[in-house]
Amino acid sequence: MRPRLNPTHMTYHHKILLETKASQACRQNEHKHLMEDDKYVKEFDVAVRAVHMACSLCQRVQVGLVTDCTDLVKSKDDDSPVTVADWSVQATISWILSEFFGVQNVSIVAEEDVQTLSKSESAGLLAAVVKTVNDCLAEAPKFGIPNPENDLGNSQILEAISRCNSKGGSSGRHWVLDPVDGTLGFVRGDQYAVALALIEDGKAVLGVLGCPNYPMKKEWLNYHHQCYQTLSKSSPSPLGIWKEGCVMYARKGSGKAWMQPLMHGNEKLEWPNSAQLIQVSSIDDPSLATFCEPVEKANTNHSFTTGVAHNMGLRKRPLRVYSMVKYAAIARGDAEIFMKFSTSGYKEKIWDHAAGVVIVEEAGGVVTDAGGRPLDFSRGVYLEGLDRGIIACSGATLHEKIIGAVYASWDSSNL
Ligand SMILES: Nc1ncnc2c1ncn2[C@@H]1O[C@H](COP(=O)(O)OS(=O)(=O)O)[C@@H](OP(=O)(O)O)[C@H]1O
Ligand SMILES: [Mg+2]
Ligand SMILES: [Mg+2]
Ligand SMILES: [Mg+2]
Repeated sequence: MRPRLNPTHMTYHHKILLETKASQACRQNEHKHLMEDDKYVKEFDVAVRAVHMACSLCQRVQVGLVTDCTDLVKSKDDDSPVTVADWSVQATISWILSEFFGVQNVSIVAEEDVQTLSKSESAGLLAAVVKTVNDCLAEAPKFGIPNPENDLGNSQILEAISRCNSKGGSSGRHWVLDPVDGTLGFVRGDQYAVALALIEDGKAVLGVLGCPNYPMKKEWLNYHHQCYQTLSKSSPSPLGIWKEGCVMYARKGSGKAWMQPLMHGNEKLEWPNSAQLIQVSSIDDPSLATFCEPVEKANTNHSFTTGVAHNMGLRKRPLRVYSMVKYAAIARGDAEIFMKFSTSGYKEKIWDHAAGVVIVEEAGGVVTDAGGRPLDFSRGVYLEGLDRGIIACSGATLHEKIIGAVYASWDSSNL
């Protein structure tokens, strides 16, 4: 029987659940990281569980998209795609955060809104979102999260999505959510991420990044791509094919970043037991370094970054990867540099960076704008004041060289 969830009972139930998990973690020396400082223990716990759930939701939807159902994808006004998974993850995480912390206490800054979904011609789309969210919540206990007594209805789900309309800012706590980052990669059966961060008084203090198609080990990527090709060419295939993804997370100031595998089949989430520490690469010789960047030329200036790469002595071909998996690659040492220079006029949004920045910095890396200044999460939805572009790097030596190369290349560029 599902646990009953009225507000009072649920808070108590959740508290017990979290405290039990927290005290288990406390007994385990290798996971002292959660208890070194009581701050954010509950937020961390809920955020990691919620992102695991969201990854599982996305995996199911992606298999469906790849094999069929292109009507689950819509185009936004800027021609970028949005899918059933984007809305469903936003609804699910919004619902979980509100249940745990109280609707009144939760401020969420997230990418999606309900405009398209609320139109009468979108009834089929909304029904798909409602089903996806309820299927996901029905599995919540596997992730250590109580599920609702009854399925959520249309209005509850629309309400959960639309409450994520906070503008953030420089005071108080704000969750920052990109339900599916790299939606283009997602619909193409490639890399994407679920990104959840917590901002307190304008600083990003927690980051959780779910990377459902990014295997725990870099070498497994080739295997994954072979599987994907088989999957996309043939008829329905087992969901387990995507099982090798991971979730990364870090708390600001802890000096540690962690990675754990996604769950498979009927496994229960053993968190934080299965986590391992991750660290940035120690390579500081540009000729040995790998740099990654967005896939789409609309999202960054490939010819400018080619010039920067040449100026600073990078020799390897760039690794073009969708989504915040680029931050994940830097954080665990699969690549050394991530550069993104959007066309002028495009303003970077905080949900595209906050979680990745915390994780890269705690794994030992450096993230700044092209002027060498930290990203400013305190000024609302956008990274206001960003100097030209974003540079995430495994260490200070490479970072200094890139900043120098950007200055050298800038005047001759058309940006
Ligand atoms: N014009 C333009 N310039 C720069 N950035 C833009 C632009 N348009 C969109 N976006 C944002 O980029 C996010 C995807 O970034 P990626 O690094 O994954 O790009 S790429 O898909 O690999 O090309 C993407 O995130 P998602 O919408 O969550 O996928 C957008 O927030
Ligand atoms: Mg995004
Ligand atoms: Mg997105
Ligand atoms: Mg988008």
